[in-house]
Amino acid sequence: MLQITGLSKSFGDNHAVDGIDLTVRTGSFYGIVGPNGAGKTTTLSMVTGLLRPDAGSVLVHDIDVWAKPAAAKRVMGVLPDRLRLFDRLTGAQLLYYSGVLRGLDTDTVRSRSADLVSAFGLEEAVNRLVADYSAGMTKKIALACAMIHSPRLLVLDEPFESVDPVSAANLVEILQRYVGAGGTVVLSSHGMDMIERVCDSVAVIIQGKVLASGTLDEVRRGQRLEDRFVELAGGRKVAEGMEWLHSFSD
Ligand SMILES: Nc1ncnc2c1ncn2[C@@H]1O[C@H](COP(=O)(O)OP(=O)(O)OP(=O)(O)O)[C@@H](O)[C@H]1O
Repeated sequence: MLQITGLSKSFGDNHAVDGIDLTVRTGSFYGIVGPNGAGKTTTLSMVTGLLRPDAGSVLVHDIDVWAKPAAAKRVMGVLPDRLRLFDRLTGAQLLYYSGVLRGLDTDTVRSRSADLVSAFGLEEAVNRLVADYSAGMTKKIALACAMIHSPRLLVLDEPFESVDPVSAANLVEILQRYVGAGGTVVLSSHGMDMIERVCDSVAVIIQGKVLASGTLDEVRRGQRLEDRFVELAGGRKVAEGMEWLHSFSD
């Protein structure tokens, strides 16, 4: 479903993404993990046609994202990292806009919107302006917008961030049923337990490179994913020298 080859992006001297290769098969629930600044968002932005790569290629369902962006975007539903939504619309209007933009007819948009609003528990919020939503509610309406055109591939950058545990469990269930029906999910997250519970495959990206990828068992090698991640990331930093914080200087 997704084939990333030699993907690279630099910002000045910073090699944010440095020759990444990844293969995500159809029907996979694929997790991308990595420390802050590792290059996850930069990678996913290039995969989804939001950021032009310096080098490399991205094929989504055999369509080259950068040669045929419109065709490739039809196949994908995207939750970007920084949510730039038309937030002077209500949730209902934003869903309507997303559906119609994706070529759905009005009746289909209305019935899918109702399903999504109920699945994400947004009934109380749907007629209010998105600008007034909490962070978690904003994430949920953006997720609903990403799904409305029933794409083959969902690319979700930190979908669980700011989302409460009950809503996160709902989202996991929605995504698991989607994958069960043949959909493919690629998501980034810092929630190792969540990734370990729901993903069948995982890639660990550190300093713009894939240090490990494959099935969950291949990557964690008998350890907890979190321990393997810390090992790959070069261990934890011991917090030294912060004694001033305990001096309560008032
Ligand atoms: N538009 C930009 N201009 C300059 N540098 C950028 C830009 N976008 C990202 N970077 C840099 O690229 C590197 C990778 O950033 P990226 O956002 O991809 O990391 P990330 O793995 O998603 O991190 P996090 O887990 O904190 O979200 C960082 O060093 C970041 O400062």
